[in-house]
Amino acid sequence: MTQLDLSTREARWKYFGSVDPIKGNKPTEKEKMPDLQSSKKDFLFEIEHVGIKNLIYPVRIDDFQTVGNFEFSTSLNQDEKGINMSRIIESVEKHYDNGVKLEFDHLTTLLNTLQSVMLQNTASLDVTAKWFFNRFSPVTNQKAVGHADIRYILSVSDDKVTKKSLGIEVPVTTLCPCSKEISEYSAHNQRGIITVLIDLDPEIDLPDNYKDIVLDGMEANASSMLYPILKRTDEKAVTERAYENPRFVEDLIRLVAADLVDLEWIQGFEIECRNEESIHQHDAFARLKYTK
Ligand SMILES: Nc1nc2c(ncn2[C@@H]2O[C@H](COP(=O)(O)OP(=O)(O)OP(=O)(O)O)[C@@H](O)[C@H]2O)c(=O)[nH]1
Repeated sequence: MTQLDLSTREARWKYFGSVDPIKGNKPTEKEKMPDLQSSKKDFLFEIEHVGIKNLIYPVRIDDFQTVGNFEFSTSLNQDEKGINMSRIIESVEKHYDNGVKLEFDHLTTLLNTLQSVMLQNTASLDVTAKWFFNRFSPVTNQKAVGHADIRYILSVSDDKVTKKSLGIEVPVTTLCPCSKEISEYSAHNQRGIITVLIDLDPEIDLPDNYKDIVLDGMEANASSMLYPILKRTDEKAVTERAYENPRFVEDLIRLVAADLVDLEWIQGFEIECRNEESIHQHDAFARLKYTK
C-alpha cells in the first residue's frame, strides 16, 4: 500500500472529502456585487419592524459586565426591498465600550445612529440581561452578589422616544396564607417568580435609582426576598419574616401595584406572580394590567 502524505491540514481535508473552489463567474469585489437590499420599486407594504434578534452581546449594568440578548429593528419604507442588516452590529460597535451600557439615554443614542445609517424614521430595541447587584444578609450583613433579569424596550421615531419600557423578573419566597390559617403548625411556602413590565413616561426624567425602586417594590412586598448568604441568625429572621407576612399570588401583585401606581414616571404596568407550588405539581399565578 502506498504511503499517503497527510502531514498538512490541506492534505488531510482533501483526504476527508474537501474539494477546491470552482472558478465562478460572479464578481468578488463589493462594488461589482448587486445590492439587492437597496432595490427600489413598489414592494406593496411598508414594514414596522425588520432586523435581528437573539443577538448575544456583552453589556454593562452599573459595575458589572454581563450578557445581553438583543432584538434590534428599524422600519422599512414601501419602496425599499430590504435593510442592510450588517449596519445594525456596526451601529452597536460604535457605542461599545467594554460592553453596551444598558441605560435609556445611551440606548437612545445607539438607536439614533441606527436611524441615520439605515435612513429610516423608526428604530427599536428589546434587550434582556442578567442584572447583578450587591445583596447583604438581613442580620449579619454579609455581602454577596444577587441577580434579577432586567429588560429594556425602547423605540425612537424621528427625534422622539415613542416607547420606553422597563421589565424586571425576580424570584421571592411566598408563604401560603391559607395553609398558615388552617394548619395547627407550619405553613407551606414556595418560590414565587414576579415579573413586571412597566411603561415609562418618555417625557419625565427617571430617578437615578429607578431600577432599585422597582426591585424593592417587588421584593419587599413578598413574604421574603432571597439572599445568596444566610448564616443561622439570618435564616431564623428570614423564616420568621415569611411566617409573619403570608401572601397569595393575588396579594403580592396587588401590593406591588400599590407601590408602583403613585410613581409619576410610570404610565402603566403589567405584573405577574407565578408560584412554583411546593404541594402541587402545577404552578399558581395571577396577572394584572393597569394603565393610568
Ligand atoms: N435584508 C435582509 N438581509 C439579510 C437577510 N438574511 C441575511 N441578511 C444579511 O445581509 C447582510 C449583508 O447585507 P448588507 O448588510 O446589506 O451588506 P452591504 O450591502 O455590503 O452593506 P453596506 O455596505 O452597509 O450597504 C448579511 O449580514 C446577512 O446577514 C434577510 O432576510 N433580509
